[in-house]
Amino acid sequence: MSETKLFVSDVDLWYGDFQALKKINLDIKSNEITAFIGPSGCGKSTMLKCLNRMNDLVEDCRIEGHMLLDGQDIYDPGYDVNLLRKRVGMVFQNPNPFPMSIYDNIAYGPRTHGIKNKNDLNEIVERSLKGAAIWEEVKDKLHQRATEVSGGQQQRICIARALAVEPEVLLMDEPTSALDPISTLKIEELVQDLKKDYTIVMVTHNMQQAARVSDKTAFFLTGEVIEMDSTERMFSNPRDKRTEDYITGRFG
Ligand SMILES: Nc1ncnc2c1ncn2[C@@H]1O[C@H](COP(=O)(O)OP(=O)(O)OP(=O)(O)O)[C@@H](O)[C@H]1O
Repeated sequence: MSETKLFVSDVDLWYGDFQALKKINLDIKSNEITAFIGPSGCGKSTMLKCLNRMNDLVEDCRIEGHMLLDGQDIYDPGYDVNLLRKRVGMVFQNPNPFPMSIYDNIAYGPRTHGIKNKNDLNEIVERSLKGAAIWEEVKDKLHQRATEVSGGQQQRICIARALAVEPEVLLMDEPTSALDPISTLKIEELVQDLKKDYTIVMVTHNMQQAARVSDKTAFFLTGEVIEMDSTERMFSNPRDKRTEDYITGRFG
């Protein structure tokens, strides 16, 4: 049995008067890929962003309940949010490299954490790009702008940028929705490879993708988690009629 990495208990979230998450409970295991699926607007991204406190930046957002990382409540007033964001990295839907060189994109995070030595940075850049399975494609153009490579390559550079600060958890919000099928497959293979070193939580609209890559799946509907189970069981024998209707394409 894997250990629990993130534990979410009875989380409610409001944007102003609108309740976007209702009594969410999740047990996210170390070195597994957990997929969040469900129709548009049901709270998947909101839940994902809570896990590294991205919603702190949203005015009028109120959260109740508990979210534990390795048993510690990340919403405790004394919790160091910068450290949290280092431990819990994020990759977004649209590749968003910074408008600077590939090298500087990867070195950015380590530099902000005080690493200045050129050899150390070189080593981090190479290790991170290798970790994101893009080293071979970019090793001869590290000083080219990161925005000038293909979308699929940009997304792997963004994954490398996330890996550069040595996170423990990677949050991925529809990481392939802007990519072509070949780039999508590359990212899926990469994600499966990364789970030996990281805990991965991924929002996806693509049910085949959830079925292909994830170990566990949580099905969200109008702000609730209807069920969370092993992906195999969820797709072969869902417990709830609403899950079955969604995965068989009857709604959503
Ligand atoms: N900053 C915000 N302020 C107010 N309402 C918001 C905000 N962000 C999201 N919402 C609302 O909260 C609900 C959940 O949104 P969320 O983005 O989490 O859904 P989702 O399941 O990720 O959707 P999608 O699959 O379309 O990305 C939606 O009704 C959305 O309109």
